[in-house]
Amino acid sequence: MTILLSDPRVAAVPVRDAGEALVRLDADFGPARAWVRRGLGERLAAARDALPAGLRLRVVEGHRPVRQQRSIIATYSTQLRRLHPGLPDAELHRLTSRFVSPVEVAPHVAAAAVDLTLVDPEGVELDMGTPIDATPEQSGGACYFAAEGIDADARARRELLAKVLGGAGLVNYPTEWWHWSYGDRYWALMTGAPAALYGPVPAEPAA
Ligand SMILES: C[C@@H](N)C(=O)N[C@H](C)C(=O)O
Ligand SMILES: [Zn+2]
Repeated sequence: MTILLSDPRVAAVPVRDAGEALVRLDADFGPARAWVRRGLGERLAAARDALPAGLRLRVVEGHRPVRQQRSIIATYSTQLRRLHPGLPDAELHRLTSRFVSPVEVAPHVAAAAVDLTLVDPEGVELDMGTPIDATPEQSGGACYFAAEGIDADARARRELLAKVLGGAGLVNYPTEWWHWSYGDRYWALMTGAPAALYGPVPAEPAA
């Protein structure tokens, strides 16, 4: 069964943050030039090297400031509230975390997560079954990594992501095929690591 980021077991994971620096991804990962923890950057480079010739990773987001995390939560939970007016707050919190993490455990706020896809040699994004950031409602659940009914080519591309990113030590968030992390609390829970390596980034990196 899918463990969501709102699950109390995620927040219960201790964080032993050694203050590892943030690095900016090179332009080969795309124009966003996202900031991530050094250890995550090294693993993304290893995953890129493991791809078949001609394919590249396009990272559209890495570190995310707390205020932006809060803003995404507010927008999506408002959409859900409109769809389900009588929903208890705890259930709203749980459903919201299928698409966006609670701030306290947010992998992007720790610079420990990326949202990414695959691109061809011309830099054109490949079909992965849904766009990045399609919500469960918008995609009818096709945003889930293991969703059924995905086109065979898109399914094979998702499996390729799992092979190269999982092989490099990252973990996927099962409700979003595009979200992969390393060193955050969710990663620690999923891999059995005794603690997360990265907590929230205290100050925003310079542009
Ligand atoms: C909002 C979406 N792009 C995302 O990043 N979701 C994950 C679960 C997060 O908020 O960490
Ligand atoms: Zn993400």
